[in-house]
This record gives sequence, C-alpha cells and structure tokens, in this order.
Amino acid sequence: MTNTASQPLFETVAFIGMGLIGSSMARRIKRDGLADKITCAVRSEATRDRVLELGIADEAYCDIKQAVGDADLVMVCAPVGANEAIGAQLTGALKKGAIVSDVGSVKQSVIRDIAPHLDEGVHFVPGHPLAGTEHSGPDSGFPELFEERWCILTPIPGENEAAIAKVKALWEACGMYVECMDADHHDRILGITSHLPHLIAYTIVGTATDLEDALRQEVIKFSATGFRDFTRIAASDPTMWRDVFLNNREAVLDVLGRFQEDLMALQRAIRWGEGDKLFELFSRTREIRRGIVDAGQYFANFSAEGEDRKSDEKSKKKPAE
Ligand SMILES: NC(=O)c1ccc[n+]([C@@H]2O[C@H](COP(=O)([O-])OP(=O)(O)OC[C@H]3O[C@@H](n4cnc5c(N)ncnc54)[C@H](O)[C@@H]3O)[C@@H](O)[C@H]2O)c1
Ligand SMILES: O=C(O)C(=O)C[C@]1(C(=O)O)C=C[C@@H](O)C=C1
Repeated sequence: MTNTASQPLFETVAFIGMGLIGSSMARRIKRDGLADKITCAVRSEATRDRVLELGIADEAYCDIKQAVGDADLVMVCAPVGANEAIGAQLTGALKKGAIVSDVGSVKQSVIRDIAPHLDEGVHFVPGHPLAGTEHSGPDSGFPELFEERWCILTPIPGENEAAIAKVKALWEACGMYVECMDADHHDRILGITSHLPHLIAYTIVGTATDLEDALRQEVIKFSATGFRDFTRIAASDPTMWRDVFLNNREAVLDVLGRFQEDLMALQRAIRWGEGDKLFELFSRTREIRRGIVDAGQYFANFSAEGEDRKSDEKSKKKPAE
C-alpha cells in the first residue's frame, strides 16, 4: 500500500526516540511524502548525527520541547518505561490542536503516564503497530516494516474523532490495517500473543545458557532446529522488554499462571505416558498455526538475512477480520 492522498497528511511530525519503530515510520513518511517535515528528539549526539546522515529527519534535537514545538503530530517511540519523563516534557510545549500518539507495546501504562501531562486542546491517540523485529536503533528500521500488519489504536472514550481519523490515516498510509479497542483489552490480548512468547523465549534461551560449558557448546552448535527461533526472539532489546513486563504486570502474571498449569498438565502426561493427551493438544495447536497462516499473518521474520522474509511473502494476504 502507498499513500493515495494527494497531499501530505501532516505538516510536521516530531519523533521522540528514533529506534527500530520510529525510524521505520520516519522512512515510510519520507518515502511516501506523508509529512512536509520530520523533527526528532534523540538523546545521544552520535544518534542525532546518524539520523541526519540517514536523511530520516530534517531536524534533530536533544531537547524534547524544541523538537515538538511546531509539530502537528508527536509520535512517542521510546521504551514504555520512559513515558512518564517524556510526558512531563510535553506540558506547555505543544501547539493547540496538536496530536500526541505513540507506538508502545503496552497501552494502559502509556495512558497513565502521558495523558495527565497533556494540556487542554492537545489530542491523545495511543497506538501500537503489531510489527517489529529483534533489532533496535535507527539503522535497523525499514519502510516496509508495517506493510499488511495490524495496528491497534486505544483512544480514551470521548477523544476527538478527527484526531483519531488522522492517526488512523497515517498508519493506513504506512500499509497497516487499523482497529480501535480499549487499552485494557489490548493489554490482555498482547499479554498472550506477544509478551508471554517473549518471556518463554527468554526463559528457554536463559536455561540453555546456564547449562555447563560442554553442553552449552553443543546447544549452540546444533541450534539449527527449534531452538534457533527462540534465540531470535530472545535477542530482542532488554530495555524494551523489561519495561513491557513491568508495565503489563497483571495481564502477564494472569496468563503466566494459566501457562504454568498447562505446562504441569503436559509434564504429567509425559510422566504417565499419556500419548493420547499429547497427541490431542499437538493437533489443536497445529490448527491455530494453520489459522494464522490462513489469516495472512505469518510473515513475521524480518531478520537480517531476509531469507525467511522472502519465503514468508508467499503466505501474505489480507488478514481475516
Ligand atoms: N521492537 C519491536 O518489535 C516493537 C514493535 C512494536 C512496538 N514497539 C514499541 O516501540 C517502542 C520503541 O521500540 P523500538 O523497538 O523502536 O526500540 P529501540 O530501542 O530501537 O528505540 C528506542 C528509542 O528510544 C530512545 N529512548 C530510550 N529511552 C528514552 C528516554 N528516556 N527518552 C527519550 N528517548 C528515549 C532510544 O534512544 C531509541 O532512539 C517501545 O515502546 C516498544 O514497546 C516495539
Ligand atoms: O517479530 C518480532 O520480533 C516481534 O517480536 C514483534 C512484536 C511481536 O511480539 O509480534 C514485538 C513486540 C511488539 O509490541 C509488536 C510486535
């Protein structure tokens, strides 16, 4: 999908944080002329220089207030644990009518940490593009990241409809399908589909890392099997994922409790040789996998080699509602 709008959707978009997600959005906005100008707030001088060198922002500042002063849209693209401090910098810094949005993986905490800091007349439309990789930083972004994936918006009831429509239009122009839901519902769903799998991957790879040296060497040597997929996920950014778990604590602990019970049931079935139970579960989970492929949502591995990505392209199609 490309921008079908004859004009840019925004005059100035300001990014706070220019890592994988911020830089992918900025690349898409630049590529398709979705805004006249991009500014950003980036803390390190080296990254500010890099962002300008890559040509994905027109202006890069250390100071958040300077970066957002002229913005019609501010996209907060930092780890969710930074939101309270970022929100505090937005007070008194924005034009009347400006929209603040974000890409954080947890939505209730983003609303808790940012909304109280926003002045009257500033709109807030939290969002979460369900697309990513295990890489971080401005060099890891690419404009096609969001293509044909879902984006969830979680506006607070009563928020300005025109502001919601503008953020929706931007994500659609970035190639995404957009749906609105409550932040609480979002956090429960993502607790199951994204946060729990990451926790499991970190655990499995952590367990293998703790094995004695000889065994660990062999795990690495023979990891071209199932383990390899877990290592990709477990290579994801530690700051981002620490913040996700600390900020979606209840939903994650809830689903983790259920997962532990299910794991115990499997442990019991293996111990007592209950093959029919194992077979029945593995057959059901296979169906789920088929459902995901049929819904056009299996093309997630955008890892460095690009090899998996190409093969995934074959299964792309518009996802089921
Ligand atoms: N990586 C993914 O797969 C993915 C997918 C969807 C959403 N998200 C969400 O997007 C956000 C950004 O993730 P990312 O993958 O782009 O991370 P990243 O590490 O690539 O980039 C994060 C950026 O935020 C900046 N930053 C960190 N702390 C900051 C602070 N206190 N103040 C200002 N800037 C700060 C960093 O310098 C960096 O530029 C996170 O909230 C994450 O939950 C990530
Ligand atoms: O493909 C990956 O590397 C991801 O983990 C991306 C992923 C996910 O869990 O699907 C990770 C976190 C997000 O908030 C959204 C997307």
